[in-house]
Amino acid sequence: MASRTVDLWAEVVSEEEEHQRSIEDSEPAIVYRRQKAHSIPQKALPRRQSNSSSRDGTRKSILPVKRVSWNRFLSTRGRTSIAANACVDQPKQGKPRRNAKPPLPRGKCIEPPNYDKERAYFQEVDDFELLEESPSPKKPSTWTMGTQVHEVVVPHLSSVLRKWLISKKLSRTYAFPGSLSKILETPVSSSTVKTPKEEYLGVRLTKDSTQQKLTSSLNEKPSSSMLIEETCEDIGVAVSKLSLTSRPSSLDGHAWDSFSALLTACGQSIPSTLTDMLSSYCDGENISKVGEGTYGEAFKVGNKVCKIVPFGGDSLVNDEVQKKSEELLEEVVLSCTLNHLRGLEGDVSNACTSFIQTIDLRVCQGCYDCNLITAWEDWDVKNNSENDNPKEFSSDQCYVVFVQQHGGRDLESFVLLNFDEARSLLVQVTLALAVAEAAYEFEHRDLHWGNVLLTRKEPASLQFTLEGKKLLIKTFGLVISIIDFTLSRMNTGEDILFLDLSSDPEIFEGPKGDKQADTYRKMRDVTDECWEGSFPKTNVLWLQYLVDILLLKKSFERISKDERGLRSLKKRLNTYGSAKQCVHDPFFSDLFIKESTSSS
Ligand SMILES: Nc1ncnc2c1ncn2[C@@H]1O[C@H](COP(=O)(O)OP(=O)(O)OP(=O)(O)O)[C@@H](O)[C@H]1O
Repeated sequence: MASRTVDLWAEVVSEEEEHQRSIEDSEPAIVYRRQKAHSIPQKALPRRQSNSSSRDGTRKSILPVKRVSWNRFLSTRGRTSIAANACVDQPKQGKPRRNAKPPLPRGKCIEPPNYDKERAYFQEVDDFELLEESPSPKKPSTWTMGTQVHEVVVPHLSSVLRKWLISKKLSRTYAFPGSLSKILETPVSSSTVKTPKEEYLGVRLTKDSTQQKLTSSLNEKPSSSMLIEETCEDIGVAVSKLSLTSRPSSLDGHAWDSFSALLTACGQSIPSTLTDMLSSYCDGENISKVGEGTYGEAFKVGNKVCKIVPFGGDSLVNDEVQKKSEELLEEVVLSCTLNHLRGLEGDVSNACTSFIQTIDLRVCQGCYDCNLITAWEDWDVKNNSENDNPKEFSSDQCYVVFVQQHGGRDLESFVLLNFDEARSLLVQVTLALAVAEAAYEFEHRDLHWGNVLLTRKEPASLQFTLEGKKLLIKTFGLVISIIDFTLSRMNTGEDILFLDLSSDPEIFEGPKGDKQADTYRKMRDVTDECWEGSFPKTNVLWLQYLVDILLLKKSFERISKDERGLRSLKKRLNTYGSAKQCVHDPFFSDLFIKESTSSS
């Protein structure tokens, strides 16, 4: 078998040499091509299925190709070595894994092969071809040239922070009530280490607490219109001066920088423990698990939801390579940016409350809190969790905790009562997407039924502001919240945040006929794999998916006329290019209570 491989390889090389000779005889053609991530063909299975290989011990290593946004694509390559360490031999006995979640571009399991020969060959080919190429990359993050192809490119922390600052600066609805540079320049001594209670009080009561600053930026109206004007260089200098007393041993170099920034972004000097964090929101008793995702565990804590995402460690969690701190930093920025749509400043052109509110953010470190473990195990008994029991986390494990508004139950498990509730859901999702499109060219790109939360609430009507126009809709007592912006695309005005799905084709290889898998493929057709581009049609595709889900997967009181209505809506959606256009569809017309021009 091995010698056959060698023979095949020799054939390929000799064919190429022959081809090369024929090229040399003719005029050399200039080749423009988009540089694709090097991917190794793999069986197309949803994440939970594909990972079953690790359960029987066959997994040897993982090449992570997950999450790239403003510079996520570049950072992908930088993670290979970390992941290779992280993923060696993790055989475990586990429960059957669910297939409900999308086959997201997570880590992959492969045998570690020896590609030296191939590498040398392609190096030669690349050297030749790249000499011929003279592309003008539209986005440096998705084009590579020359030797960069083989380089590990790690984004500098300052660029991450700069983007964050820019997004804050440009989004007038947000004013970070202080200077991030100042915060970064503040050296931290051991005397600043607080007890949990002190820290809690500090967060809530101390005027100049950085946590208070962030909390107020997340929660409340900004106190002033202080805009951040530090340059990228300032941030770099500030970060280099940063000294922290606690540093997880598993983090180094670039990861350490991002870790510092993440701490700073969360207004902390050192990580707190999960127990400390919980004490801010309840007495420790009032905790129950409400859901789980590939990365996060979601717990109801008091009247909030804490989504706890482990990061930065070497061990696999739920069969996945842990997220890196820079990824979490980015998620923090995305969540905060969407908070701006809540229109707390009053005079805004685009506003809605349909994106989940992020109330607080915390970096924590240590073993899982015992109340959380109890809640996790209770949920497991009832729901048969597909995740690993968090009691396995070690004492140096880090987490980011997203403290969010409780959005209710996801559409997958929510029982819709009637057609009015179904159309209330559709009009709210449509308007929310339209508002975010107008504000940020936002595309969710992953609006499956686990990412739409529903709750029954009093207000009979809800207001949306779309391009200055106030729109009031009937709720029929149902309120939705959109969560999980991992695949989302957003334009802050200067920066485009996006996930380059081309870096992992697996997401497009789900079963044919599966509405969710089909929607990823349709997105690929619409975007032509230019994921950084603005294609609001992707929002329409997810609206069509939701109509399908309502027709095919949800049962609620309805008559055939209602089903016809949904089917013709789905058909008409084909003709719209954005959620903004969908708003005017006749399906929604009798859901609007009134329309009045606004102050914009
Ligand atoms: N704010 C919230 N309120 C109520 N339930 C929530 C909230 N956030 C998350 N959940 C529950 O937890 C589940 C997982 O959350 P989420 O999708 O954010 O995690 P994730 O790890 O990003 O998931 P994915 O596997 O899609 O990446 C949701 O489907 C929902 O049931």
